[in-house]
Parts: sequence; structure tokens; C-alpha cells
Amino acid sequence: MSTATLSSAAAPGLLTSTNLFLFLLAPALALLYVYWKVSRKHMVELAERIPGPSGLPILGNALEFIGTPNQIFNTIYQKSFEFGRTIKVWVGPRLLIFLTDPRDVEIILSSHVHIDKSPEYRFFKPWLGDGLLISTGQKWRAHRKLIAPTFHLNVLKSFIDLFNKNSIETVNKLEKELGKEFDCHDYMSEATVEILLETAMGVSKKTQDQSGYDYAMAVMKLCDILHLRHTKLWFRPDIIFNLTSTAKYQEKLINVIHSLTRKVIQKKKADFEKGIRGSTAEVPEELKTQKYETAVPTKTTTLEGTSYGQSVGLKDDLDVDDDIGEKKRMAFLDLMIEASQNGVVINDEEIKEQVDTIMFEGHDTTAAGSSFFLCQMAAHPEIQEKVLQEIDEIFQGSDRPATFADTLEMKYLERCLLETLRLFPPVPIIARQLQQDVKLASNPSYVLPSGATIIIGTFKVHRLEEIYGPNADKFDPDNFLPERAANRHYYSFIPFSAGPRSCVGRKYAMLKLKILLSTILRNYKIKSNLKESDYKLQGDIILKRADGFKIMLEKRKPIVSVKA
Ligand code: HEM
Repeated sequence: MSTATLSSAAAPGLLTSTNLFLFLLAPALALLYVYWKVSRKHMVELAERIPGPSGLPILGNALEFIGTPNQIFNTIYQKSFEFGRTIKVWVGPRLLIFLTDPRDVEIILSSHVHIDKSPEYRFFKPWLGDGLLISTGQKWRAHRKLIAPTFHLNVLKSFIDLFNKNSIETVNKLEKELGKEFDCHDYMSEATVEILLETAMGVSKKTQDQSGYDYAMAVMKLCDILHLRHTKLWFRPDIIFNLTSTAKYQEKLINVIHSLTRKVIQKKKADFEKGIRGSTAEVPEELKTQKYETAVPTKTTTLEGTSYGQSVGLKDDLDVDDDIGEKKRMAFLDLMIEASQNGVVINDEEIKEQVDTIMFEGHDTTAAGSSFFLCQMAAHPEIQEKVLQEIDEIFQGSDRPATFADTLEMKYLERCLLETLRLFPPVPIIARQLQQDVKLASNPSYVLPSGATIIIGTFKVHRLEEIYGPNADKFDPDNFLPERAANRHYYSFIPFSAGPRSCVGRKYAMLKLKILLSTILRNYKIKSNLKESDYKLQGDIILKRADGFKIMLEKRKPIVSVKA
């Protein structure tokens, strides 16, 4: 039989199986669609009760999230005024519900059940693995229990000298910018990375052949890519994204980041084997604070209306006052390495995930917070004068390093810092995935359906007129006077989130920022030609200024010049 005869003989059979396949595919797809519709019926019905912009079929409101990061930020914020405090948005088949009423925010954040992060956090996985920010369930609980004590105030007090040393080094680096307009965010990023290396990681930055600046820049570019994946729907599926040149670039950036974390862990392990514990970063004799430190009661952890960045009425696992044992008073990476020795609580891969997580969460947030603070000082010179006056009263013209007791005296500076975190929360939204229905406190007829993504709009909560008054958008440090703070709902100020998944670095951040910012202000006055209304905001993971954090410095008299 010829080949031609063979293929024509096989053709009818082939056609039959194709037809059969199509014949079965159509009802299978129809059944799948019906199943999908039925399984979502409950969610769709509950969502219908919640107000929100009307969207297109299939796409929902997805097209509203198009534009530059600054445009997207403005669109979302403007839209928030068109509806009430609870807003529903469909992005394709995904249901997002924005919450801004502090009573509803409390239900979600204070819960030990609603702790799952939204699916968007998966974009962080190649970088942060299953670190504290992303993990959930038993793994998150075990690691949170291990990590939270490493940011206890007793541990943080041992970092004061390193906070001072690095702050003075930042002041010295800034000197070359005198008289020019420049972006202070680069300096704040470098400083916050280097401080983390020398404190929480306990390695000297001098032993690292990779600079904090390179690391911070790689993180910044990686965040741009992750933001792109959040906002551009076609970049979301891995199968498409992995084919793009952006995916290759992402891989390169992750290599830069991971190479630093790997080196840090190797160095710490080597030290550990030699019996070295604690930070190996050196502090010059004249910057050691012990001789200046006055006795401060160890339990003085609350300042007026707030306790290190959250309402005094809120307590979390960082607020354990009882004296913890010597063993638990170890810094972050020391404890990770020690815990890994028996391999039960944490293994090597998990240590790497946690180091990556702390390096990211610990630097980018504080870099944004400190940059906004400096811009706010420049935009409000009369407020800056009051901060300078307070600092001058504390230090009396001396160039001695700041002590823990000094940080407790920086009450006005702290109010300015809290007010900065209110108006410009570095983490502008917090997202959770619901595994069960939740009735809202603000309106019990609204029930958040299981399967919905809940977005807590911190930026919006912090600017509610019903809570912060008709001038809610105005920079007013007196919003944090104890009597004003006491009259507000605890969950109306949540820059560090709150509840069981609150920020473990809250106290670390506040203490470090007070020392870093007061040291800068002891040396420089901050100036700018720009007003607050000129800021162009973008919320790509961390809230930033799309127009850059432009400031100018003027040397203060008398000049305080301490060598690091
Ligand atoms: C101004 C500075 C900071 C701000 C505004 C901030 C804010 C936040 C917020 C809002 C969350 C919750 C995020 C979410 O649920 O999606 C968070 C979580 C976290 N933060 Fe911070 N943070 C700051 C500094 C730090 C520092 C300095 C560290 C570490 C040294 C740190 C480590 C973490 C970690 C590990 C988590 C995850 C906690 C968990 O899920 O159990 N943060 N932070």
C-alpha cells in the first residue's frame, strides 16, 4: 500500500477522534463554567451589597489601574471619595474590598484567623521565599515567636552606639551636598541598609565587599518590577512573565540581593563557630554612650500617647515587659544561627528567607519614612525650628552621642515623626485574603465574603476628617499630643499595622529614626523650594515621591562635627 493510500485511510479515524474530543470538550467547559459560577454565587451576592464603581464585563474595574505609578495612586485616592468607607472593586474575577473604617480595620488586624496575605504577595516569593512577611499558618507562628524577641527593647538598647556611629557617618557623607538640591532618599537607603547590617545582622559593613547602596538600588528596581506585576494584568501569570526580558532583569537583581544576604550569613556563621557573639562592627571610643547614659527605668517603653509608633492601648508581642532570660536577649541573626544548630525551629534556607525579609522590610520602609520626615521639615520651617530648639536643649551644644534617655526627651521630634508616618505611611495599604465571611462593625449589612481580598487603606484611614478633623491633610504634630491621641480609635493610626501580624521592627524603627534624624538635624537645617502640595506620590509597595525626595542642606552654627 502506498503512503498516500495509508494517510487517506487514517484520515476518517483522525477526524472522528477530533470530533469526539470537541464533542466532549464543549460540555466539559460548560460544566466547568456552571461550577465556577455556582461556587462564586455566594461571593458575588455578598459583594453586590457593597458599593463600588461599576465595571466592564469580564475586566471589571481593571482598566482604572492603568497609567504611571503616580497616576494610579491619584486615581485610587480620588475614587475613594466617591463611595463610603467600604468600597468594592472587581479586577477581572478578583474581588477586592477596601476598608477604611477603624472599627472594621480592627476586626481584620486584631484577628488571629485573618492572617493570610493576599495572592499578590506571591510575586515576592523568588526574592523573600517564605519569610515572615509572606508565610502563614504554623510556619509563620513558629518563626514570629522566634523573631519577635530579637527586637525587644533590651536588645535595641544595645544598638544605640551603632545607631549613633552610622548616623554620624551619614552626616559626613551628606556634607558634599551642602548648598545643592539633591535626593535624600539615596542617602537614607544606604544608611538604613548599613545600620541593619551592623545591628540586626551583627556584621561589620566593612567586611562586606558589596555596598549597602548597591543593595538598596537593586531592591528599589526590583520593587518597580513587582509594582508592574501588580498593576499590569498581562504581567501577572508567571508563564507569560517568565518569557519577558523583565523577568531576566528581575533574576539579575535578585542575584545582587541574595549575594549580599548569603555573604552576611556565611560571615555570621564563621564568627559563630569561632565563639564570637554579638555585633562585630566597631564603635570609636568617643561614641560609646555608656558614660553619658543616665539611669532610665527599663520599663519606660511608653511615651505620652503612643508606644513606639502605635496607640498605647494596643499591645503586641513586642510589648512584653517581663524580664526575658539572657539567652533570648540575642540580636536577630545571632539567634537565628543558634536556633538552627539543632535544625528543628529553623533550617538554613529558612534563615536566608528571614534575613532577606528583615533586610527588605527593615530598610525600604525606614528610608521612605526618614526621607518624608526631612522633606516635611523643609516644607514646614516653623515646625523644624521647634524641633531644632528641642534638640539644642537636650544636647546643649555638646557633640556627645545620643543616649537612650535622650531619645525619650525627643518628644516634639517624635510627634513630627508620627505625624509624618500618619500623612505618608511607608506601607500605604495592607492586604489580606479572607478564608471565611466577616460581618463589618461599621455596617452589619455588609458581609465580606470568604475568598475576597481585603485591602486596608492605611493612607486613607490616616486622613479621615471624621477622625483627624477638617484639616486632616495638614501637617500638625500636635495631633499626637497625648490628649488628642487618647480620644481616637486605636486603629485609626496604623503605620506599623497592628495585632498579631504587626511590624516586628516597630520599636527598632522608631529608636533608630530618632537617633538618625536628630543627628542630621544637629548638623544641618533642611531647606526646599517645594511645598507639601508639590509632592507627587506613588504607592509602589512602599509609598514614595515620584518626583524624588529633593532637599537642600544648610550647615548649622555652631557646627557639631563628630568623627566616626
Ligand atoms: C518606618 C518603618 C516601618 C514601617 C512603617 C513598617 C510597616 C510595616 C507594616 C505596615 C507591616 C505589615 C505589612 C503587612 O501586613 O502587609 C510590617 C510588617 C513587618 N515589618 Fe515593618 N515597618 C517598618 C520598619 C521595619 C523594620 C525596621 C523591620 C525590621 C528590622 C521591619 C520588619 C517587618 C517584618 C518582618 C514584618 C512582617 C511581620 C509579620 O508578618 O509577622 N519593619 N511593617
